[in-house]
Amino acid sequence: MIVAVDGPAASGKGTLARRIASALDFAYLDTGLLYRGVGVAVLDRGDSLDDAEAAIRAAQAFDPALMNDPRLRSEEASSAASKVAAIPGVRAAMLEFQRRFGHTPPGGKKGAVLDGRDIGTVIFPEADVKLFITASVEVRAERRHKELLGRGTPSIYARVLREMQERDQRDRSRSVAPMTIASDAVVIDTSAIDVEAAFQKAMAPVLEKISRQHRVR
Ligand SMILES: Nc1ncnc2c1ncn2[C@@H]1O[C@H](COP(=O)(O)OP(=O)(O)O)[C@@H](O)[C@H]1O
Ligand SMILES: Nc1ccn([C@@H]2O[C@H](COP(=O)(O)OP(=O)(O)O)[C@@H](O)[C@H]2O)c(=O)n1
Repeated sequence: MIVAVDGPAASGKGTLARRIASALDFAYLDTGLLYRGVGVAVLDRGDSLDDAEAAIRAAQAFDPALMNDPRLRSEEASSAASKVAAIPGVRAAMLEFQRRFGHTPPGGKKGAVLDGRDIGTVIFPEADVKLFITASVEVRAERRHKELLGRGTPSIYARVLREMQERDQRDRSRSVAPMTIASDAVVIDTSAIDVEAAFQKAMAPVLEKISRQHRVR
């Protein structure tokens, strides 16, 4: 079973995807880390983020061990990720890894939850359940700002808001795999609900799908 969780930055999709995976004992993949990893690798090599060939080379040489690097959580990595993520060759290089993860989840798990921007539209258009998590950009910027301060990283709300608006715009308008809501996705707006309420809303279609699959068998 594959659960696709998409949505913009700081909408809460990672928190929900992790909780759904843990509740069902499924494998979890944060696909943003793939693009963050490529962005950081390009910067580490001293290449320009506008150099498509350099980004594609970094994507083809991608080492999944890099996904544990704490530098991937920086705002510099967020912005670098959304630049390299617009390059078709970078996305093509990441496709197989994600599909393999979903079809044969590590640890022999019976299913996988993946979060990102194009999981329900491009990576797994046939996903069993598709969730699109959203929230107002002001709420999302506030969450990210608090997260940065909580980690001891200096942060200015107005700047986080501006960078998030720029990133949303880039992610929505790119020609390859833009962030869009799949026609069969369940949309959850977390602007005014807490994590627990969002989790209940997210689990409803998942549990319904599981019970329908059991009835068919
Ligand atoms: N429903 C919610 N209400 C309030 N805060 C939330 C909610 N969901 C997530 N958060 C918080 O917002 C921040 C971003 O959440 P995260 O799941 O990392 O978002 P994303 O994966 O979409 O970038 C985290 O600090 C998280 O604890
Ligand atoms: N499936 C995905 C996941 C992330 N991304 C890109 O990677 C960037 C970082 O994604 P992320 O999910 O780690 O970012 P946050 O939502 O956690 O801020 C996004 O802004 C997208 O440009 C993507 O294009 N496709």
